[in-house]
Amino acid sequence: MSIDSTDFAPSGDRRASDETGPGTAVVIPAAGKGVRLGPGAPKALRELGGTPMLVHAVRATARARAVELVVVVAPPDGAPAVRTLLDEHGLPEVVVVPGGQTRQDSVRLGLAALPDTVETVLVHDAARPLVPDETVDAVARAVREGAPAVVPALPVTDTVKQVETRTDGGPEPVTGTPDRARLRAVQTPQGFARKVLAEAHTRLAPQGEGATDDAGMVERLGVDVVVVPGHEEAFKVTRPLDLVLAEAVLARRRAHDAF
Ligand SMILES: Nc1ccn([C@@H]2O[C@H](COP(=O)(O)OP(=O)(O)OP(=O)(O)O)[C@@H](O)[C@H]2O)c(=O)n1
Ligand SMILES: C[C@](O)(CO)[C@H](O)COP(=O)(O)O
Repeated sequence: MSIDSTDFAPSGDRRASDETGPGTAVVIPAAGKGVRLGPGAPKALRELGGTPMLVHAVRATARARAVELVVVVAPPDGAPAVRTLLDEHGLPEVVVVPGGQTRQDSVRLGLAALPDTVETVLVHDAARPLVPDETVDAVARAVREGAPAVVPALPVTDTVKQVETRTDGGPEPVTGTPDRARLRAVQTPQGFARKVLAEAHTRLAPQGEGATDDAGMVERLGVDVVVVPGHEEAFKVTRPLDLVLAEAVLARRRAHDAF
């Protein structure tokens, strides 16, 4: 299995790799079960427009100009099957490693597979298969321009209430209404200086398990995180209705490309 950076060979004005290896890599955690999507194969392997969601996510990130290497973190017992799947879809250059029981475990295992030359790491959910390459490049650019941690995000459109959670199913008392103008819904890819992300995953491994994103772990180190504009089509496929939306977005793209 090759991880030669020339596998994503420069074309046009795409940034060329230097001779020592890739400088920017994407880690794609794809080891989740997809419980909220309902029974079936692991979420990353479910089809969208006839192609596994993971293949869409790999293509979407590999297409970005900044990206020189893609590492996929497969379900713990599914790495050989994912390797075969990616080969069948013409993606033999992608590195595949087995994942862990939590998203943070999986990201950590993906990071461990990166060559030493990688300085910028993007972490992108396989469950966000339709992210535009402009979003990927904007995140990578912000890291290369000096931000240690960058997240794409969109303004929140609903009013959000803070509540006291209850486990008995009774009505939850509202404890506050945060100022919506200061809230952002966070997406992926999230981009990091590699050292910063690696330190977060090393130092915070036990406590980090509750973190729902990588930037949240980096914040706990006291490192500044900045937001760049996200994209509506970078939404996460989490519940069945998200899959309906994803199919519609993909169909619209394909119809557009046909003209
Ligand atoms: N042990 C895990 C859990 C999640 N992920 C990945 O993290 C991303 C975001 O997670 P989420 O959408 O929450 O996926 P699942 O954990 O699969 O969803 P669910 O909670 O519904 O089971 C997904 O690409 C998922 O494959 C992972 O690599 N390893
Ligand atoms: C990073 C993330 O996409 C933030 O939305 C994350 O994967 C979310 O996972 P969750 O299980 O939906 O909290």
